[in-house]
This record gives sequence, C-alpha cells and structure tokens, in this order.
Amino acid sequence: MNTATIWRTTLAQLDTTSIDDLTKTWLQDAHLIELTAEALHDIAPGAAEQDLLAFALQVPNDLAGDIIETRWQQLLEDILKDVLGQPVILIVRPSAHAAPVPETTPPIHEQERESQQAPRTGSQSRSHHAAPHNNHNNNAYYDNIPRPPTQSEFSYASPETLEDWENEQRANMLAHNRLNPRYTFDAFIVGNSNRLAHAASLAVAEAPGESYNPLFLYGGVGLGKTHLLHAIGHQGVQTGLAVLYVSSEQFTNEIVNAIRYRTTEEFRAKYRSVDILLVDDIQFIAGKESTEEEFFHTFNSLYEMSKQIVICSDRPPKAILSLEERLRSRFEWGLIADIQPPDLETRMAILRVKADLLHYHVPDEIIAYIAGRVQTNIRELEGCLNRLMAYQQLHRIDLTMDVARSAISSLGTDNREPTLNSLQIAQAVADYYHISLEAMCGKQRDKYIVTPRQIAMYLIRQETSTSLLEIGQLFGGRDHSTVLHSCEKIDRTINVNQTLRREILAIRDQLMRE
Ligand SMILES: Nc1ncnc2c1ncn2[C@@H]1O[C@H](COP(=O)(O)OP(=O)(O)OP(=O)(O)O)[C@@H](O)[C@H]1O
Repeated sequence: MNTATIWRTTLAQLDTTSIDDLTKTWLQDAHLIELTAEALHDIAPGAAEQDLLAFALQVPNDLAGDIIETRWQQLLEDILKDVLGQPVILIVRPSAHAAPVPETTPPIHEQERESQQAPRTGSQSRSHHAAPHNNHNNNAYYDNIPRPPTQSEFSYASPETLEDWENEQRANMLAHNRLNPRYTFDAFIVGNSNRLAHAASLAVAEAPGESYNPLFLYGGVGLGKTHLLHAIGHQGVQTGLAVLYVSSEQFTNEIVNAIRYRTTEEFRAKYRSVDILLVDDIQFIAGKESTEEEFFHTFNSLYEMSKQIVICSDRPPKAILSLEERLRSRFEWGLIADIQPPDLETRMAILRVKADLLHYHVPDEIIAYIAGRVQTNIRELEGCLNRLMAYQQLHRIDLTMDVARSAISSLGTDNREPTLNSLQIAQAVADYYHISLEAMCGKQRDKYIVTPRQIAMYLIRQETSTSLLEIGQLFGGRDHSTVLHSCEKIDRTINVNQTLRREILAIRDQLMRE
C-alpha cells in the first residue's frame, strides 16, 4: 500500500461524526509521509529505538497541527496501526515543516518560554512537546525522554500557585484527557466473556468512588480492558469530573522525571487532584521501587478522599509476582473482574458493530469467517476487518467469500487454513451429532443423518476452498448441484432457526480450538 492509500483507508475508518467540519477539511487535505528510521531518530530518538513505523502527517497550517495533534493523534495512530498491522508513530507537522527533515534544537531559553506558556500535564505532554510551530520539540516527543526543568516547574512551591495550578490541571484534564472517542460503553459489546467486567465498569462510572474501589480489571491482550477504562473516563468527563488516564509506563516516566528534576510536589498534586484515576497495564510497575512507593501514596490519598481508582492488568493481583504486598492487598480491596476471550457469537457481534461503524457492508458469512479465524484478540479481529476493507477497496472488487479468503490469507493471518481440511470438518460435525462419519458420508437418507451431512457440506464450503464437486465426492459421490442446494438450505435456515445457528457456531468454535 502506498502512503496515499494508507491515508485514504485511515480516513475511511475514522468515525468523523465527532469531528468538527474544519478539522475534517484539514484531515482531507493532509498528506501522509513515511519517515525513514534516520529521520525518526533525529526527531524522536526514544521512539526510534522502538520497532515502530513512523509517519509525518503534513497538515495545512499551525492551528490544524495543534488541534489534530492534541485531539486526534492517538486515534489516528490507533487506526494506522489497525490498517498496517504494526505499531505506528505519527508526527503531526504543518506544511511549512512537512519535509521529514529534522530541525535543530533551539536554545534552551526558547524551550523554557514555551513551557511557561502552558503547564504540562501527563495528558498534554506529548502535544505540548511536539507543538507544530516548534517542531524541534519533537526531540522530546515521548515523556520518557528527559528534558530540562523549566522556570515554571522550579518556582512551583507556594500554596497559592499550587491551587492555581491544580485548577488549571483539572481544566486541562477535562479538555485533554486523551480518552479515545471510540472507546465508549455504547461501542462495547457485552458477552459472557466480559459481562462482569462491563457491569462493574458501568457501576463505577455511574457512582465513582462509591461502589467498587478500586476496580481491578484483568485479561489477555486485546480483550477490551483499555476500552472499558476509557468508557468509564468518558462518563466521568460528561459529568464534569476530573479524569486522568495513564499507562503505568507513563506514570513511571513521570515519577522518574519528577525525582530527577525535583518536581515531585507538582507530580503529587496532579495525581491527587483527580476524581477518577485510570491506570492501564499496572503489571509494569511491579519491581520498580520508587514507582510502587509513589503509586502506593497516590492510591492511599485518592482512596481516603473516596476518589475512584480503576486499574487494568494482564493478570490478577496475586499473579503479579514482584509487586509489593501492601499494593497487592490494596488492589484486592475492591472488585476484581476478569475478561475472558470472547466466544464466537460475541466475536461476530463485535465485527458486525465495527463494520457498521465503518459503514462497511459485510455479509454474515464473511463476518462468521473472520470471527472463526481470530479467536483470542479483538484488536486482531478488527485488524482483519480493516485489512479486508483495504484489500477490497484497493482491488476495486465486490466483497465475496473468495475475496475475503484471499485478503485474509494473503495478509498472512489465516494460518489455520492449511490445517483445517474437509475431513476434519466432516469428522467434527459427525462427532457433534454423535453419528458415524461413514454414515454421514454414505447414502442413508434419515433426517438425523441428512441434516448433519448438509451442515458438514456448508461448513466445508465456508471454511475451505474445496470445490462443490470435491465436496460431492466426499459425501458418497453426490453431484455439485446437490451440494449447492444443501449449502443454500443451511444458509437460509440459520437465519430463522436459532438452534441450528447455535449448533453450527459451536461446531465451528470447536474446530477453531483444535
Ligand atoms: N467487547 C468489545 N466490544 C467492542 N470492541 C471491543 C471489545 N473488546 C475489545 N474491543 C476492541 O478491541 C480493541 C482492543 O481493545 P483494548 O485496547 O481495550 O484491549 P486491552 O485488553 O486493553 O489490550 P492490551 O492488553 O493489549 O492493552 C479495541 O479497538 C477495542 O475497542
């Protein structure tokens, strides 16, 4: 895909409903430019060390740069990541600075002057450093790249300043809390795998600090923990609360910098002035002594003030081995809710919602096909849908099952195809209905044999590229029109017969597990 296509695909997937008209125009006029590793290294050395694809987004003017960077950068990076299947860093630059040539670092007093104009918050820091009119500050693109303390940070000590600063912090958090606008409760599909986590998150969002405090959510990669965290945040923001979302990595970087530049007062004030603190990937603080210590005090002071704390992790508190005992026990005070990998129906529902959000019409059988392919990571599931859309649009062809197969297998995600063959499917169907494979593939016409046979034909047609003729041969030498008729019959019936649909989903689920 060239960068123009990547950008077009990204724009197609951006839910523009919440974007104002002016920004939409800027985004339409923007150009995506791929950055070489060298250029990225000069702009953001810390980022260059990570395995990221880097792009500069050339936008029409400084104001566009400011707004897109502050409000939409994260979302654009997320979508680009989905489109490309790889983490992406996006550097927003107004056109005057668009060429991916790094600029030299300005004298330090210039940085100080800029820093004094707007106090830094965790949520703002990236945008502040990378402000488009001073691209040199992209050198400090990530918070973990130490920067010299500014005058405003050193002079921050008297209670009066603290109070002003706190008010400003709250206002900033409301305006720039970096919550992903797509991660709302409305956009979250509830199934058995995430019901408890969803209900608990909703309860916390409705009465922060009152129901479960802390709420500890855990589950595997890409299962919706961050989504729920943001959804709680959005609801808090809507009710005028100060919400702070932070990854434990950011928290660690901030505390390291605060210690280094003696700004721990500022750090503490920031974290203790929030109404809802949302911390992602808490497992990463384990074993980091100063971070754990600081988090312990932050936790206590928010808890004592009945402020809500929500924490996410990839494992339950007990399994975070090097975590200090006093923190572990605090994490267990409230409610611990897990998120399990979604079942096939939930995966299909998620895909349906995501496709609808993209205004992308995807036939049910293709939704089922993708949901069957990706079982444990919803991010990957979305990635497949995005790639399918890009593939179809690039080739300008109708979306058929064959197109879906080639799109997904050509992108290397369909790693099950070679191992899933007709015979396996037939065997799985026979096992499910407790009949013998021989009977199912034979001539018998009893109903208890005929229906499984038709289901097996239907599934083989869906899951493999076996031709109608070959399927017919497998099932006692039936001709291709009989096979086609059977497949069409099952296709029609599952739309009206819930039991049959569930049975087929269960067989498919079982097959994918094997
Ligand atoms: N139940 C769901 N309904 C709709 N979308 C979902 C659901 N669960 C996850 N997603 C989507 O899947 C993607 C990955 O989710 P998210 O980033 O929240 O996962 P995570 O559990 O935080 O992963 P990680 O451990 O990698 O941080 C997001 O785009 C999110 O919107």
